[in-house]
Amino acid sequence: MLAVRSSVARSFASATRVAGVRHASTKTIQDTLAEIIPERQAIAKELRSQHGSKVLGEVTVEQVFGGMRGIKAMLWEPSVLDSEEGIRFWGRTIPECQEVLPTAPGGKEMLPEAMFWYLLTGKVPTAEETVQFQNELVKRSVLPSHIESTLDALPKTLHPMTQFVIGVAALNHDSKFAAQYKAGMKKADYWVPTLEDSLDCVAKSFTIASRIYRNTYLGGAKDMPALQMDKDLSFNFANQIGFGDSEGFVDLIRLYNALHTDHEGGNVSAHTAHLVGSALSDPFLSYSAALAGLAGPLHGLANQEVLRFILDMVKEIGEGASNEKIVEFIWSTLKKGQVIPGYGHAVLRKPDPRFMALQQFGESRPEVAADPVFGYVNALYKTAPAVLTEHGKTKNPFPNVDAASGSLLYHYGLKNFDFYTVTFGTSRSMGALSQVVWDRALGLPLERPKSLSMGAINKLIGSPLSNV
Ligand SMILES: CC(=O)SCCNC(=O)CCNC(=O)[C@H](O)C(C)(C)COP(=O)(O)OP(=O)(O)OC[C@H]1O[C@@H](n2cnc3c(N)ncnc32)[C@H](O)[C@@H]1OP(=O)(O)O
Ligand SMILES: O=C([O-])CC(=O)C(=O)O
Repeated sequence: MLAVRSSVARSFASATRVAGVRHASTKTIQDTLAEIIPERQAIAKELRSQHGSKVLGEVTVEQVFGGMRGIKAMLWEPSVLDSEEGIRFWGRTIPECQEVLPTAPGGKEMLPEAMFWYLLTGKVPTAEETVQFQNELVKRSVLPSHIESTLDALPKTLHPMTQFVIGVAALNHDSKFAAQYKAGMKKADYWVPTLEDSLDCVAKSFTIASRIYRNTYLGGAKDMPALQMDKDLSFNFANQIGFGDSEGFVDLIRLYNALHTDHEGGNVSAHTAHLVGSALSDPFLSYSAALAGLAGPLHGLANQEVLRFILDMVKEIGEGASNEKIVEFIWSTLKKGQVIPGYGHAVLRKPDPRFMALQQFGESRPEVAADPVFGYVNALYKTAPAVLTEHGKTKNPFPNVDAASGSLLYHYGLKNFDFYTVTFGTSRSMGALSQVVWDRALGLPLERPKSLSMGAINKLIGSPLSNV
């Protein structure tokens, strides 16, 4: 299989070999993908040529008005979401991933770097591959000075997610994909610099996030600890924002980053990266656009909104209030016409298994389990589904991932909840960009679905309305 690799792939792979720590039995991510891609290209070719005209579903008028829920119209390799069971990454549930993916020395949680390798390849990395990949990513996480000065110049009052969008977009200055496209690269080679840019984008997202935190909340980045090249991305992020001594916080950041990576393709952030990437915008521009979508309160920003909701509840009914008082507070929010953040989902119809994994993390640590804010997360889980069911609007009254994540960050002392979605954003880069690599490897075209005016809909359904 290696024989079919392009010359561009070979040069990136050997550059990594010279620079990286390499053991006899390990493969680089570049070599691993170069082996797998032809196999999956052949599957794609067969599906299209032998089964291209088979029907996957139909589209109703309601779906056109209803945010395209349920329309099966996108290819997404790293994960598939089942409404009852939750997410599976290349066929594995979250507990199954926790079982097989390597952890950091001394850590209990799966490493995001191992999850990233797995999302890219569908193969569980060995411990050696994980260490090598981690070292490569940490090396790539060093920021060019123009990114540092761009971030340092932004007003501290600018929302951290807007700062993140700007920092990631500006990485496009050094895009290998953009440079090689300009130089006339062949379509068969697109995936190679897309992978290089994606690795850079994921790695540098972590250091952009730390710099935004220091600039926004700690008065600037001049005292930021240097990167520790033998440690993982999550440790370095935690250390650079001042939490490196907290074993619980570092392991939480690992779990948080591994869990939020991917949620199939239709969610706003992942879909945006795929859509923008389909115009052959490079991975930095594609992921910057995705972050702008993640910054919406119905999507990633909900995790900051959950904390705001819980703290408002503490202000109004005090700590450790009865379930009756909590139910009253939920009703008063609904009666104001507001949503209960962290509850409901566009696809899921059961409690989100990512919520369950974060709950388990909290429950397994007595100091977290005793925290009143975490206690309110549990109390809401016991009370909100019944209230939302009685309210009768939401199709899913159960918690999503955002219902628990902020309370854990808050427990460990990360109290600036405007920053929470940034930690979501470091994670989502790994899933969204894994698919962008596959988009280029499978030669997927520009995305351009058909839209319809109400007049055009009326015509298609036999013109039942006379006034459109
Ligand atoms: C990582 C993530 O992105 S997970 C999602 C994070 N977002 C949140 O937690 C915000 C709160 N939740 C919501 O707003 C929604 O449940 C969404 C955006 C996640 C899903 O939206 P939809 O697929 O449109 O949900 P659904 O079909 O159940 O909505 C039907 C109605 O129930 C309402 N509803 C849904 N969830 C809630 C909720 N948590 N609280 C109150 N009302 C809700 C909707 O606003 C909608 O009302 P409308 O008919 O007046 O417009
Ligand atoms: O799947 C969705 O629509 C939202 C979500 O939970 C995610 O993106 O993680």
